[in-house]
Amino acid sequence: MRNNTYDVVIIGAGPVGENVADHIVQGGLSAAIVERELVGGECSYWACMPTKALLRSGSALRAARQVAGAREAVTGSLDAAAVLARRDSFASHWKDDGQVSWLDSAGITLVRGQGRISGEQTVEVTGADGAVISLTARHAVVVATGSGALLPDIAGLRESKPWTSREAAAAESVPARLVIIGGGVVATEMATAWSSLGSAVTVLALHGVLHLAEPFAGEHVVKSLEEAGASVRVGAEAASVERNADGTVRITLTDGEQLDADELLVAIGRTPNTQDIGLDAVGLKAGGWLTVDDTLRVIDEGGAPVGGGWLYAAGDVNRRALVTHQGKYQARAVGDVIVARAKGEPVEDAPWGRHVATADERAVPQVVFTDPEVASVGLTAAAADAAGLRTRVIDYNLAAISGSALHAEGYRGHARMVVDEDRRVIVGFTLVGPDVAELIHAATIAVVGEVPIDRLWHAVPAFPTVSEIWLRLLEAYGR
Ligand SMILES: Cc1cc2nc3c(=O)[nH]c(=O)nc-3n(C[C@H](O)[C@H](O)[C@H](O)COP(=O)(O)OP(=O)(O)OC[C@H]3O[C@@H](n4cnc5c(N)ncnc54)[C@H](O)[C@@H]3O)c2cc1C
Ligand SMILES: NC(=O)c1ccc[n+]([C@@H]2O[C@H](COP(=O)([O-])OP(=O)(O)OC[C@H]3O[C@@H](n4cnc5c(N)ncnc54)[C@H](O)[C@@H]3O)[C@@H](O)[C@H]2O)c1
Repeated sequence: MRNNTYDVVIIGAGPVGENVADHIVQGGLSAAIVERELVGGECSYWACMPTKALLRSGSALRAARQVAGAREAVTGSLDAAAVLARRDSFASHWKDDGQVSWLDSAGITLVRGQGRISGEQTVEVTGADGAVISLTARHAVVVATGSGALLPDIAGLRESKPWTSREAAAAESVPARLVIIGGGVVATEMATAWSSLGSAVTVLALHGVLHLAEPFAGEHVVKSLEEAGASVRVGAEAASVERNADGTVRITLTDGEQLDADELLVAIGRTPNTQDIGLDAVGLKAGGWLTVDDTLRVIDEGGAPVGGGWLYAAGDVNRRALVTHQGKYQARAVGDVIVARAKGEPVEDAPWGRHVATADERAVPQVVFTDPEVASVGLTAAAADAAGLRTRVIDYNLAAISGSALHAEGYRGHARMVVDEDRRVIVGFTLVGPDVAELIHAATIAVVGEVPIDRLWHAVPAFPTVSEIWLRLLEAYGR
Protein backbone atom coordinates (compact mmCIF):
# COMPACT_ATOMS: atom_id res chain seq x y z
CA MET A 1 0.00 0.00 0.00
CA ARG A 2 1.24 3.43 -0.91
CA ASN A 3 1.88 5.80 1.99
CA ASN A 4 -0.38 8.74 1.19
CA THR A 5 0.99 11.17 3.74
CA TYR A 6 3.46 13.84 2.59
CA ASP A 7 4.83 16.94 4.23
CA VAL A 8 3.32 19.08 1.48
CA VAL A 9 0.71 18.44 -1.22
CA ILE A 10 0.66 20.73 -4.23
CA ILE A 11 -2.34 20.91 -6.57
CA GLY A 12 -1.25 21.79 -10.11
CA ALA A 13 2.04 20.92 -11.79
CA GLY A 14 2.48 24.02 -13.90
CA PRO A 15 5.73 25.99 -13.69
CA VAL A 16 4.69 27.33 -10.30
CA GLY A 17 3.64 24.04 -8.68
CA GLU A 18 6.82 22.37 -9.93
CA ASN A 19 8.98 25.09 -8.39
CA VAL A 20 7.14 24.94 -5.07
CA ALA A 21 7.70 21.18 -4.96
CA ASP A 22 11.37 21.60 -5.83
CA HIS A 23 11.95 24.03 -2.97
CA ILE A 24 10.06 21.80 -0.55
CA VAL A 25 12.24 18.81 -1.42
CA GLN A 26 15.44 20.91 -1.44
CA GLY A 27 14.45 21.96 2.08
CA GLY A 28 14.39 18.33 3.21
CA LEU A 29 10.60 17.76 3.23
CA SER A 30 8.55 15.39 1.10
CA ALA A 31 6.20 16.59 -1.63
CA ALA A 32 3.40 15.13 -3.75
CA ILE A 33 2.17 17.08 -6.74
CA VAL A 34 -1.24 16.53 -8.34
CA GLU A 35 -1.78 17.14 -12.07
CA ARG A 36 -4.91 16.57 -14.11
CA GLU A 37 -3.44 17.29 -17.53
CA LEU A 38 0.21 17.70 -18.53
CA VAL A 39 3.08 18.23 -16.11
CA GLY A 40 4.46 21.63 -17.11
CA GLY A 41 1.10 23.40 -17.24
CA GLU A 42 -0.24 26.06 -19.54
CA CYS A 43 3.11 27.77 -20.01
CA SER A 44 4.88 24.76 -21.50
CA TYR A 45 2.22 23.55 -23.91
CA TRP A 46 -0.31 26.30 -24.68
CA ALA A 47 1.15 29.61 -23.57
CA CYS A 48 4.70 30.98 -23.19
CA MET A 49 6.69 28.35 -25.06
CA PRO A 50 4.57 27.64 -28.17
CA THR A 51 3.57 31.28 -28.62
CA LYS A 52 7.12 32.52 -28.39
CA ALA A 53 8.16 29.83 -30.86
CA LEU A 54 5.43 31.05 -33.24
CA LEU A 55 6.69 34.61 -32.90
CA ARG A 56 10.42 34.01 -33.13
CA SER A 57 10.68 33.12 -36.81
CA GLY A 58 8.82 36.25 -37.90
CA SER A 59 10.99 38.34 -35.64
CA ALA A 60 14.20 36.82 -37.07
CA LEU A 61 12.97 37.47 -40.60
CA ARG A 62 12.10 41.11 -39.83
CA ALA A 63 15.51 41.58 -38.19
CA ALA A 64 17.30 40.33 -41.30
CA ARG A 65 15.17 42.54 -43.53
CA GLN A 66 16.15 45.62 -41.52
CA VAL A 67 19.87 45.29 -42.26
CA ALA A 68 21.33 45.91 -45.71
CA GLY A 69 23.35 42.95 -46.88
CA ALA A 70 21.30 40.52 -44.84
CA ARG A 71 18.13 41.82 -46.48
CA GLU A 72 19.37 40.68 -49.88
CA ALA A 73 19.89 37.17 -48.53
CA VAL A 74 16.26 36.71 -47.48
CA THR A 75 13.95 36.72 -50.39
CA GLY A 76 10.88 34.70 -49.46
CA SER A 77 8.22 34.72 -46.79
CA LEU A 78 8.02 32.53 -43.68
CA ASP A 79 7.78 28.79 -44.23
CA ALA A 80 4.61 28.29 -42.17
CA ALA A 81 4.94 24.50 -42.00
CA ALA A 82 8.50 24.81 -40.65
CA VAL A 83 7.42 27.43 -38.11
CA LEU A 84 4.57 25.21 -36.88
CA ALA A 85 6.90 22.20 -36.71
CA ARG A 86 9.41 24.21 -34.65
CA ARG A 87 6.52 25.32 -32.40
CA ASP A 88 5.50 21.67 -31.96
CA SER A 89 8.96 20.77 -30.75
CA PHE A 90 8.96 23.68 -28.26
CA ALA A 91 5.62 22.35 -26.97
CA SER A 92 7.34 18.95 -26.56
CA HIS A 93 4.68 17.61 -28.95
CA TRP A 94 2.23 17.99 -26.03
CA LYS A 95 3.87 15.13 -24.15
CA ASP A 96 5.16 15.57 -20.63
CA ASP A 97 7.64 12.68 -20.36
CA GLY A 98 10.57 15.08 -19.98
CA GLN A 99 8.98 16.96 -17.11
CA VAL A 100 7.81 13.74 -15.45
CA SER A 101 11.41 12.46 -15.51
CA TRP A 102 12.51 15.71 -13.94
CA LEU A 103 9.96 15.28 -11.11
CA ASP A 104 11.30 11.76 -10.59
CA SER A 105 14.90 12.91 -10.49
CA ALA A 106 13.99 15.67 -8.04
CA GLY A 107 12.31 13.16 -5.69
CA ILE A 108 8.81 14.61 -6.11
CA THR A 109 5.83 12.20 -6.18
CA LEU A 110 3.41 12.76 -9.06
CA VAL A 111 -0.26 11.86 -8.59
CA ARG A 112 -2.31 12.19 -11.76
CA GLY A 113 -5.91 13.34 -11.57
CA GLN A 114 -8.20 16.15 -10.50
CA GLY A 115 -7.22 17.37 -7.04
CA ARG A 116 -9.79 18.70 -4.59
CA ILE A 117 -9.33 19.91 -1.04
CA SER A 118 -11.54 17.57 0.99
CA GLY A 119 -10.92 18.73 4.54
CA GLU A 120 -8.18 19.97 6.82
CA GLN A 121 -4.79 19.25 5.21
CA THR A 122 -6.28 16.64 2.88
CA VAL A 123 -6.62 16.47 -0.86
CA GLU A 124 -8.64 13.91 -2.77
CA VAL A 125 -7.48 13.02 -6.24
CA THR A 126 -9.85 11.56 -8.81
CA GLY A 127 -7.93 9.69 -11.50
CA ALA A 128 -8.94 9.25 -15.14
CA ASP A 129 -10.45 5.86 -14.23
CA GLY A 130 -12.61 7.45 -11.53
CA ALA A 131 -10.60 5.97 -8.67
CA VAL A 132 -10.13 8.35 -5.75
CA ILE A 133 -7.12 8.50 -3.49
CA SER A 134 -6.74 10.69 -0.47
CA LEU A 135 -3.50 12.55 0.27
CA THR A 136 -2.71 13.98 3.69
CA ALA A 137 -0.35 16.92 4.14
CA ARG A 138 1.58 17.15 7.43
CA HIS A 139 2.38 20.81 6.97
CA ALA A 140 0.76 22.50 3.99
CA VAL A 141 -1.36 22.30 0.86
CA VAL A 142 -0.42 24.64 -1.98
CA VAL A 143 -2.89 25.58 -4.70
CA ALA A 144 -1.07 26.26 -7.96
CA THR A 145 -3.91 25.50 -10.36
CA GLY A 146 -3.34 28.47 -12.65
CA SER A 147 -5.93 30.08 -14.89
CA GLY A 148 -7.93 29.45 -18.03
CA ALA A 149 -9.26 31.66 -20.81
CA LEU A 150 -12.20 33.90 -19.95
CA LEU A 151 -15.09 34.01 -22.44
CA PRO A 152 -17.44 37.01 -22.57
CA ASP A 153 -21.22 36.67 -22.73
CA ILE A 154 -21.68 37.23 -26.44
CA ALA A 155 -24.69 35.62 -28.13
CA GLY A 156 -23.67 32.46 -29.99
CA LEU A 157 -20.02 32.70 -28.96
CA ARG A 158 -19.61 29.42 -27.08
CA GLU A 159 -21.60 27.47 -29.67
CA SER A 160 -19.37 28.83 -32.43
CA LYS A 161 -16.34 27.18 -30.79
CA PRO A 162 -13.94 30.11 -30.91
CA TRP A 163 -10.22 29.77 -30.46
CA THR A 164 -8.96 30.59 -26.99
CA SER A 165 -5.27 31.17 -26.34
CA ARG A 166 -4.86 27.36 -26.38
CA GLU A 167 -6.01 26.90 -29.95
CA ALA A 168 -4.13 30.03 -31.05
CA ALA A 169 -0.95 28.54 -29.61
CA ALA A 170 -1.45 25.01 -30.92
CA ALA A 171 -3.26 25.42 -34.29
CA GLU A 172 -2.02 23.12 -37.03
CA SER A 173 -2.80 25.34 -40.00
CA VAL A 174 -2.91 29.04 -40.78
CA PRO A 175 -6.43 30.50 -41.00
CA ALA A 176 -6.82 32.74 -44.05
CA ARG A 177 -8.82 35.26 -41.99
CA LEU A 178 -8.49 35.60 -38.22
CA VAL A 179 -10.59 37.95 -36.09
CA ILE A 180 -9.40 38.58 -32.54
CA ILE A 181 -11.57 39.91 -29.69
CA GLY A 182 -9.35 41.70 -27.16
CA GLY A 183 -6.51 44.20 -27.27
CA GLY A 184 -4.24 42.86 -24.54
CA VAL A 185 -1.11 40.77 -24.46
CA VAL A 186 -2.48 37.58 -26.01
CA ALA A 187 -4.38 39.51 -28.69
CA THR A 188 -1.37 41.55 -29.80
CA GLU A 189 1.12 38.67 -29.68
CA MET A 190 -1.19 36.36 -31.60
CA ALA A 191 -2.07 39.09 -34.11
CA THR A 192 1.67 39.54 -34.71
CA ALA A 193 2.34 35.81 -35.01
CA TRP A 194 -0.56 34.80 -37.24
CA SER A 195 -0.23 37.89 -39.39
CA SER A 196 3.44 36.99 -39.99
CA LEU A 197 2.30 33.50 -40.99
CA GLY A 198 -0.07 34.87 -43.61
CA SER A 199 -3.45 35.34 -41.88
CA ALA A 200 -5.47 38.46 -42.65
CA VAL A 201 -5.94 39.61 -39.05
CA THR A 202 -8.60 41.95 -37.62
CA VAL A 203 -8.27 42.97 -33.98
CA LEU A 204 -11.39 44.15 -32.16
CA ALA A 205 -9.87 46.18 -29.35
CA LEU A 206 -12.82 47.44 -27.36
CA HIS A 207 -10.78 49.30 -24.74
CA GLY A 208 -7.69 50.05 -26.82
CA VAL A 209 -4.44 48.18 -27.41
CA LEU A 210 -2.20 47.24 -24.47
CA HIS A 211 -4.14 49.83 -22.52
CA LEU A 212 -2.48 49.03 -19.21
CA ALA A 213 0.99 49.77 -20.61
CA GLU A 214 2.47 53.21 -21.34
CA PRO A 215 0.37 54.74 -24.16
CA PHE A 216 3.23 54.73 -26.68
CA ALA A 217 3.47 50.93 -26.46
CA GLY A 218 0.07 50.34 -28.03
CA GLU A 219 0.69 53.08 -30.59
CA HIS A 220 3.89 51.43 -31.85
CA VAL A 221 2.33 47.96 -31.94
CA VAL A 222 -0.75 49.16 -33.82
CA LYS A 223 1.42 50.95 -36.38
CA SER A 224 3.45 47.81 -37.05
CA LEU A 225 0.42 45.55 -37.19
CA GLU A 226 -1.22 47.87 -39.70
CA GLU A 227 1.95 48.00 -41.80
CA ALA A 228 1.93 44.20 -41.75
CA GLY A 229 -1.59 44.29 -43.21
CA ALA A 230 -3.65 43.72 -40.05
CA SER A 231 -6.64 45.85 -39.19
CA VAL A 232 -6.95 47.17 -35.64
CA ARG A 233 -10.41 48.41 -34.72
CA VAL A 234 -10.29 50.32 -31.46
CA GLY A 235 -13.71 50.55 -29.76
CA ALA A 236 -15.23 47.79 -31.92
CA GLU A 237 -17.43 45.40 -29.95
CA ALA A 238 -18.84 42.04 -30.99
CA ALA A 239 -22.58 41.65 -30.38
CA SER A 240 -23.08 38.12 -31.70
CA VAL A 241 -21.19 35.28 -33.32
CA GLU A 242 -22.30 32.46 -35.56
CA ARG A 243 -20.40 29.49 -37.00
CA ASN A 244 -21.71 28.87 -40.52
CA ALA A 245 -22.24 25.44 -42.10
CA ASP A 246 -19.09 25.94 -44.23
CA GLY A 247 -17.01 26.30 -41.07
CA THR A 248 -16.51 30.05 -41.33
CA VAL A 249 -17.46 32.40 -38.50
CA ARG A 250 -19.62 35.52 -38.79
CA ILE A 251 -19.10 38.21 -36.18
CA THR A 252 -21.75 40.91 -35.95
CA LEU A 253 -20.58 44.11 -34.28
CA THR A 254 -22.77 46.29 -32.06
CA ASP A 255 -23.08 48.82 -34.92
CA GLY A 256 -24.45 46.08 -37.19
CA GLU A 257 -21.32 45.59 -39.30
CA GLN A 258 -20.59 41.95 -40.12
CA LEU A 259 -17.16 40.39 -40.36
CA ASP A 260 -16.51 36.93 -41.80
CA ALA A 261 -13.50 34.93 -40.72
CA ASP A 262 -12.10 31.43 -40.76
CA GLU A 263 -11.31 31.55 -37.06
CA LEU A 264 -12.19 33.80 -34.14
CA LEU A 265 -9.79 34.14 -31.21
CA VAL A 266 -11.14 35.38 -27.89
CA ALA A 267 -8.42 36.90 -25.69
CA ILE A 268 -10.06 39.05 -23.03
CA GLY A 269 -8.26 37.87 -19.91
CA ARG A 270 -8.21 34.89 -17.56
CA THR A 271 -10.38 33.13 -15.01
CA PRO A 272 -8.87 31.20 -12.05
CA ASN A 273 -8.91 27.41 -12.09
CA THR A 274 -10.76 27.22 -8.78
CA GLN A 275 -14.21 26.07 -9.90
CA ASP A 276 -13.71 22.46 -8.85
CA ILE A 277 -10.89 22.29 -6.32
CA GLY A 278 -12.94 21.84 -3.13
CA LEU A 279 -12.81 25.43 -1.89
CA ASP A 280 -16.13 24.91 -0.10
CA ALA A 281 -14.33 22.47 2.24
CA VAL A 282 -12.43 25.46 3.65
CA GLY A 283 -15.31 27.92 3.58
CA LEU A 284 -14.32 29.69 0.35
CA LYS A 285 -16.45 30.24 -2.74
CA ALA A 286 -15.71 28.13 -5.81
CA GLY A 287 -14.48 29.97 -8.89
CA GLY A 288 -12.85 32.96 -7.22
CA TRP A 289 -9.25 34.21 -7.24
CA LEU A 290 -7.45 33.26 -4.03
CA THR A 291 -6.35 36.16 -1.86
CA VAL A 292 -3.06 35.64 -0.05
CA ASP A 293 -0.99 37.35 2.63
CA ASP A 294 2.63 38.38 2.11
CA THR A 295 3.88 34.82 2.65
CA LEU A 296 1.31 33.53 0.13
CA ARG A 297 -1.02 31.92 2.71
CA VAL A 298 -4.65 32.00 1.57
CA ILE A 299 -6.63 34.46 3.67
CA ASP A 300 -10.35 34.96 4.18
CA GLU A 301 -12.30 38.18 3.74
CA GLY A 302 -11.29 39.29 7.23
CA GLY A 303 -7.61 38.76 6.38
CA ALA A 304 -7.15 35.69 8.61
CA PRO A 305 -5.23 32.67 7.26
CA VAL A 306 -7.75 30.08 6.09
CA GLY A 307 -7.81 26.95 8.29
CA GLY A 308 -5.23 28.48 10.59
CA GLY A 309 -2.50 28.76 7.96
CA TRP A 310 -1.91 25.43 6.18
CA LEU A 311 -3.31 26.55 2.81
CA TYR A 312 -1.14 28.52 0.36
CA ALA A 313 -1.69 29.74 -3.22
CA ALA A 314 0.93 30.73 -5.78
CA GLY A 315 1.01 31.67 -9.45
CA ASP A 316 -1.84 32.84 -11.66
CA VAL A 317 -4.47 31.59 -9.20
CA ASN A 318 -3.74 34.39 -6.70
CA ARG A 319 -3.93 37.07 -9.41
CA ARG A 320 -0.89 38.97 -8.14
CA ALA A 321 0.98 38.84 -11.46
CA LEU A 322 -0.07 36.58 -14.33
CA VAL A 323 3.36 35.78 -15.74
CA THR A 324 5.43 32.64 -15.32
CA HIS A 325 8.59 34.22 -13.92
CA GLN A 326 6.68 36.02 -11.16
CA GLY A 327 4.75 32.86 -10.27
CA LYS A 328 8.04 30.98 -10.01
CA TYR A 329 9.38 33.76 -7.78
CA GLN A 330 6.35 33.28 -5.52
CA ALA A 331 6.98 29.52 -5.64
CA ARG A 332 10.49 29.99 -4.23
CA ALA A 333 9.09 32.09 -1.36
CA VAL A 334 6.27 29.62 -0.67
CA GLY A 335 8.49 26.55 -0.76
CA ASP A 336 11.03 28.15 1.54
CA VAL A 337 8.53 29.59 4.04
CA ILE A 338 6.73 26.25 4.39
CA VAL A 339 10.06 24.59 5.15
CA ALA A 340 10.97 27.34 7.62
CA ARG A 341 7.66 27.06 9.44
CA ALA A 342 7.82 23.25 9.48
CA LYS A 343 11.29 23.35 11.02
CA GLY A 344 10.48 26.15 13.46
CA GLU A 345 13.02 28.41 11.78
CA PRO A 346 12.59 32.20 11.65
CA VAL A 347 10.26 33.52 8.97
CA GLU A 348 11.79 36.42 7.05
CA ASP A 349 8.63 38.28 6.15
CA ALA A 350 9.74 41.90 6.21
CA PRO A 351 9.54 43.56 2.76
CA TRP A 352 12.19 42.04 0.45
CA GLY A 353 12.69 39.18 2.92
CA ARG A 354 13.37 35.64 1.74
CA HIS A 355 9.82 34.46 2.45
CA VAL A 356 7.75 37.20 0.84
CA ALA A 357 7.05 38.16 -2.76
CA THR A 358 7.53 41.92 -2.39
CA ALA A 359 8.45 42.42 -6.05
CA ASP A 360 4.89 41.48 -7.02
CA GLU A 361 3.79 44.90 -5.82
CA ARG A 362 6.59 47.05 -7.17
CA ALA A 363 8.73 45.40 -9.77
CA VAL A 364 7.01 42.92 -12.08
CA PRO A 365 8.85 42.71 -15.39
CA GLN A 366 7.02 41.74 -18.55
CA VAL A 367 7.95 41.39 -22.18
CA VAL A 368 5.25 41.43 -24.83
CA PHE A 369 6.83 39.74 -27.84
CA THR A 370 5.07 41.84 -30.46
CA ASP A 371 6.63 43.82 -33.28
CA PRO A 372 8.12 45.93 -31.79
CA GLU A 373 8.68 44.27 -28.44
CA VAL A 374 7.32 45.97 -25.33
CA ALA A 375 9.42 45.44 -22.21
CA SER A 376 8.45 47.01 -18.92
CA VAL A 377 8.97 46.82 -15.19
CA GLY A 378 7.33 48.53 -12.23
CA LEU A 379 4.83 51.36 -12.52
CA THR A 380 3.68 53.24 -15.57
CA ALA A 381 3.58 57.03 -15.23
CA ALA A 382 -0.19 56.85 -14.78
CA ALA A 383 0.03 54.09 -12.16
CA ALA A 384 2.70 56.00 -10.23
CA ASP A 385 0.45 59.08 -10.23
CA ALA A 386 -2.48 56.99 -9.06
CA ALA A 387 -0.30 55.62 -6.26
CA GLY A 388 0.27 59.20 -5.10
CA LEU A 389 3.98 59.32 -5.92
CA ARG A 390 5.64 62.62 -6.84
CA THR A 391 7.26 61.62 -10.08
CA ARG A 392 9.26 62.93 -12.98
CA VAL A 393 8.83 61.17 -16.31
CA ILE A 394 11.70 61.11 -18.78
CA ASP A 395 11.06 60.06 -22.38
CA TYR A 396 13.60 59.36 -25.09
CA ASN A 397 13.46 58.29 -28.70
CA LEU A 398 15.17 54.92 -28.80
CA ALA A 399 15.94 55.37 -32.50
CA ALA A 400 18.30 58.23 -31.64
CA ILE A 401 20.85 55.86 -30.04
CA SER A 402 23.85 54.86 -32.17
CA GLY A 403 23.38 51.24 -31.17
CA SER A 404 19.79 51.24 -32.42
CA ALA A 405 20.74 52.62 -35.82
CA LEU A 406 23.40 49.92 -36.12
CA HIS A 407 20.98 47.26 -34.94
CA ALA A 408 18.38 47.95 -37.62
CA GLU A 409 17.75 50.45 -40.35
CA GLY A 410 14.57 52.37 -39.68
CA TYR A 411 14.72 51.33 -36.02
CA ARG A 412 11.61 52.67 -34.26
CA GLY A 413 11.28 52.73 -30.52
CA HIS A 414 10.77 54.68 -27.37
CA ALA A 415 11.88 54.56 -23.75
CA ARG A 416 10.35 55.99 -20.60
CA MET A 417 11.80 56.19 -17.11
CA VAL A 418 9.54 57.08 -14.17
CA VAL A 419 11.48 58.53 -11.24
CA ASP A 420 10.15 58.86 -7.70
CA GLU A 421 11.36 62.39 -6.97
CA ASP A 422 11.16 62.05 -3.20
CA ARG A 423 13.54 59.08 -3.14
CA ARG A 424 15.34 59.78 -6.47
CA VAL A 425 14.96 56.16 -7.56
CA ILE A 426 13.39 54.62 -10.64
CA VAL A 427 9.95 53.11 -10.02
CA GLY A 428 9.01 52.30 -13.60
CA PHE A 429 10.70 51.70 -16.93
CA THR A 430 9.28 50.86 -20.36
CA LEU A 431 11.10 50.14 -23.59
CA VAL A 432 9.44 49.65 -26.96
CA GLY A 433 11.53 48.60 -29.94
CA PRO A 434 12.95 45.65 -31.84
CA ASP A 435 14.81 43.25 -29.56
CA VAL A 436 14.42 45.28 -26.37
CA ALA A 437 13.40 42.17 -24.40
CA GLU A 438 16.93 41.51 -23.22
CA LEU A 439 17.35 45.10 -22.01
CA ILE A 440 14.69 45.08 -19.33
CA HIS A 441 16.56 43.17 -16.66
CA ALA A 442 18.90 46.10 -16.08
CA ALA A 443 15.85 48.20 -15.24
CA THR A 444 14.46 45.47 -13.00
CA ILE A 445 17.70 45.52 -11.00
CA ALA A 446 17.57 49.32 -10.74
CA VAL A 447 13.96 49.23 -9.50
CA VAL A 448 14.37 46.31 -7.07
CA GLY A 449 17.75 47.57 -5.84
CA GLU A 450 16.32 51.11 -5.48
CA VAL A 451 19.58 52.28 -6.98
CA PRO A 452 19.87 56.05 -6.45
CA ILE A 453 19.88 58.04 -9.69
CA ASP A 454 23.21 59.59 -8.66
CA ARG A 455 24.82 56.14 -8.51
CA LEU A 456 23.33 55.11 -11.87
CA TRP A 457 25.63 57.67 -13.53
CA HIS A 458 28.46 55.31 -12.62
CA ALA A 459 26.82 52.36 -14.44
CA VAL A 460 28.30 53.04 -17.85
CA PRO A 461 26.64 51.36 -20.84
CA ALA A 462 28.98 49.93 -23.46
CA PHE A 463 29.30 51.72 -26.79
CA PRO A 464 27.65 51.20 -29.27
CA THR A 465 24.85 49.20 -27.60
CA VAL A 466 21.16 50.05 -27.36
CA SER A 467 21.77 50.16 -23.59
CA GLU A 468 23.14 53.66 -24.09
CA ILE A 469 19.51 54.62 -23.66
CA TRP A 470 20.35 54.61 -19.94
CA LEU A 471 22.89 57.40 -20.38
CA ARG A 472 20.57 59.43 -22.61
CA LEU A 473 17.75 59.16 -20.05
CA LEU A 474 20.08 60.25 -17.25
CA GLU A 475 21.32 63.19 -19.33
CA ALA A 476 17.72 64.19 -20.00
CA TYR A 477 16.97 63.90 -16.29
CA GLY A 478 19.98 66.04 -15.36
CA ARG A 479 22.59 65.73 -12.67
C1 LIG B 1 -1.10 32.65 -24.70
C2 LIG B 1 -0.30 32.94 -23.46
C3 LIG B 1 1.03 33.27 -23.55
C4 LIG B 1 1.76 33.53 -22.42
N1 LIG B 1 3.07 33.89 -22.56
C5 LIG B 1 3.80 34.16 -21.47
C6 LIG B 1 5.16 34.52 -21.58
O1 LIG B 1 5.70 34.63 -22.67
N2 LIG B 1 5.86 34.76 -20.47
C7 LIG B 1 5.29 34.67 -19.23
O2 LIG B 1 5.98 34.89 -18.25
N3 LIG B 1 4.00 34.33 -19.07
C8 LIG B 1 3.24 34.07 -20.17
N4 LIG B 1 1.94 33.71 -20.03
C9 LIG B 1 1.39 33.53 -18.67
C10 LIG B 1 1.78 32.13 -18.13
O3 LIG B 1 1.34 31.14 -19.01
C11 LIG B 1 1.16 31.92 -16.76
O4 LIG B 1 1.45 33.01 -15.92
C12 LIG B 1 1.71 30.64 -16.14
O5 LIG B 1 1.42 29.53 -16.92
C13 LIG B 1 1.14 30.44 -14.73
O6 LIG B 1 1.67 29.29 -14.17
P1 LIG B 1 0.86 28.47 -13.07
O7 LIG B 1 1.74 27.32 -12.68
O8 LIG B 1 0.36 29.38 -12.04
O9 LIG B 1 -0.43 27.92 -13.83
P2 LIG B 1 -0.58 26.97 -15.10
O10 LIG B 1 0.55 27.07 -16.02
O11 LIG B 1 -1.95 27.28 -15.61
O12 LIG B 1 -0.55 25.50 -14.48
C14 LIG B 1 -1.56 25.06 -13.62
C15 LIG B 1 -1.59 23.55 -13.70
O13 LIG B 1 -2.53 23.09 -12.74
C16 LIG B 1 -3.29 22.02 -13.30
N5 LIG B 1 -4.55 21.95 -12.56
C17 LIG B 1 -5.51 22.89 -12.49
N6 LIG B 1 -6.49 22.49 -11.65
C18 LIG B 1 -6.14 21.27 -11.21
C19 LIG B 1 -6.73 20.35 -10.30
N7 LIG B 1 -7.87 20.63 -9.66
N8 LIG B 1 -6.09 19.18 -10.08
C20 LIG B 1 -4.93 18.89 -10.70
N9 LIG B 1 -4.32 19.74 -11.55
C21 LIG B 1 -4.90 20.91 -11.79
C22 LIG B 1 -3.43 22.42 -14.75
O14 LIG B 1 -3.73 21.29 -15.55
C23 LIG B 1 -2.06 23.00 -15.04
O15 LIG B 1 -1.17 22.02 -15.48
C24 LIG B 1 1.16 33.45 -21.14
C25 LIG B 1 -0.19 33.11 -21.03
C26 LIG B 1 -0.92 32.87 -22.18
C27 LIG B 1 -2.38 32.50 -22.04
N1 LIG C 1 4.47 37.77 -22.93
C1 LIG C 1 3.77 37.63 -21.81
O1 LIG C 1 4.25 37.87 -20.72
C2 LIG C 1 2.35 37.15 -21.89
C3 LIG C 1 1.82 36.73 -23.09
C4 LIG C 1 0.50 36.36 -23.13
C5 LIG C 1 -0.27 36.38 -21.98
N2 LIG C 1 0.29 36.75 -20.82
C6 LIG C 1 -0.53 36.83 -19.60
O2 LIG C 1 -1.78 36.22 -19.80
C7 LIG C 1 -2.79 37.03 -19.26
C8 LIG C 1 -3.98 37.00 -20.17
O3 LIG C 1 -3.75 37.74 -21.37
P1 LIG C 1 -4.96 38.41 -22.13
O4 LIG C 1 -4.43 39.11 -23.31
O5 LIG C 1 -6.05 37.41 -22.28
O6 LIG C 1 -5.50 39.45 -21.06
P2 LIG C 1 -5.16 41.01 -20.88
O7 LIG C 1 -5.69 41.35 -19.55
O8 LIG C 1 -3.76 41.32 -21.23
O9 LIG C 1 -6.03 41.73 -22.01
C9 LIG C 1 -7.39 41.58 -22.07
C10 LIG C 1 -7.92 42.47 -23.18
O10 LIG C 1 -9.29 42.17 -23.41
C11 LIG C 1 -10.04 43.36 -23.40
N3 LIG C 1 -11.37 43.01 -22.91
C12 LIG C 1 -11.72 42.71 -21.64
N4 LIG C 1 -13.02 42.40 -21.59
C13 LIG C 1 -13.48 42.48 -22.84
C14 LIG C 1 -14.74 42.24 -23.44
N5 LIG C 1 -15.79 41.85 -22.72
N6 LIG C 1 -14.87 42.42 -24.78
C15 LIG C 1 -13.82 42.80 -25.52
N7 LIG C 1 -12.59 43.02 -25.01
C16 LIG C 1 -12.44 42.87 -23.69
C17 LIG C 1 -9.26 44.30 -22.52
O11 LIG C 1 -9.56 45.62 -22.85
C18 LIG C 1 -7.83 43.94 -22.87
O12 LIG C 1 -7.41 44.60 -24.03
C19 LIG C 1 -2.22 38.42 -19.08
O13 LIG C 1 -2.47 38.83 -17.76
C20 LIG C 1 -0.77 38.30 -19.36
O14 LIG C 1 0.02 38.75 -18.29
C21 LIG C 1 1.58 37.14 -20.75
